[in-house]
Amino acid sequence: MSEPEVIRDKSQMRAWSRSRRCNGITLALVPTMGFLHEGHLSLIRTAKALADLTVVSIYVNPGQFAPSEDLSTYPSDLAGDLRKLTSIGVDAVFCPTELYHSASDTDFTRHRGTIYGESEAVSSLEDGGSGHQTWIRVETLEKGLCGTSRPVFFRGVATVVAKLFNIVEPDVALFGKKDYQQWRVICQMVRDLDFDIKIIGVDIVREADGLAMSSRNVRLLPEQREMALSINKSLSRAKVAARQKSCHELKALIMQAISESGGKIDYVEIVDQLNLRPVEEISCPVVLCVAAWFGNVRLIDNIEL
Ligand SMILES: Nc1ncnc2c1ncn2[C@@H]1O[C@H](COP(=O)(O)OP(=O)(O)OP(=O)(O)O)[C@@H](O)[C@H]1O
Ligand SMILES: CC(C)(CO)[C@@H](O)C(=O)[O-]
Ligand code: BAL
Repeated sequence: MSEPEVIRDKSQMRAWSRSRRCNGITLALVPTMGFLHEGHLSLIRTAKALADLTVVSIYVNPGQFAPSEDLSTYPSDLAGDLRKLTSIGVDAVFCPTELYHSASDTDFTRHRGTIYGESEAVSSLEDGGSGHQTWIRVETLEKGLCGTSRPVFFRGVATVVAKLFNIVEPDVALFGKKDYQQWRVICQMVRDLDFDIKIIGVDIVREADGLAMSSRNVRLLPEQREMALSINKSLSRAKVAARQKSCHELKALIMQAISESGGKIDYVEIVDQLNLRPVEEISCPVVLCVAAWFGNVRLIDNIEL
């Protein structure tokens, strides 16, 4: 396999894409934060079947992490990622060192109290005094589920994905359903802002024992990894029991299993697959969503019904 072109600069990335697209070549984009695993590779395989060329972006976006979150310990291994991307065969890897402008003419810290109020959540990007001011908010879908405990997360994701779309200008972009709410937020943003990009949601890839693959799994101690199996096991049991039990009982079953294993629940919800509103009874396609902590690692998972 030939090595992908490694591009670090925004204007080079845009020029690379435009020179191909003007010849009628179609592009797929797979946005990632690196430390690639089989979940990412599944997105890439799907991408390769949908477009002529595939671009993978690797960028750990400070705009989606609150200062209290794990930006500084997020795992990375660019050399390993490039080896994996070479063997699967992608055409370009966009790995910018920075995607945001710096605070040359805007003193964010000076305005912080007046724009957001001192107590309002800011991201690690703003905490570092960035000059970036423009945020995309998908106002309803960003609330609830992960949005409750990660109040700056979806505005950071929507904004950085919009930046990536403007830089790479893909025809199609792929997102994993492990991050279900993220996928729905991006679909809504693309619709609302008229991006001419097809969004594809790709099924969750799991380890042989059922744990959803995630870059953060590497930070689990062996005993925490064992405990974390309670997430998928209880989701699968709830799926089987869905016809016999109420939503309240299904959620209780999942919460009990995860708590008994030693996990700390962030949320367990049963929501409409499209609008992500919690349901009391299952009368439409729903998704059971979980977020739970094992030590200092927060994992998410879900199962569609
Ligand atoms: N197990 C998986 N199955 C399918 N898609 C996945 C899986 N894990 C990640 N993805 C998708 O890969 C893309 C990039 O995700 P990211 O780089 O944040 O990896 P991650 O494993 O989700 O990391 P994290 O540990 O932060 O959750 C996202 O669209 C995400 O939904
Ligand atoms: C979509 C994304 C690359 C935006 O930073 C990130 O949230 C992720 O990897 O899921
Ligand atoms: N895959 C989600 C990225 C994050 O948790 O920041």
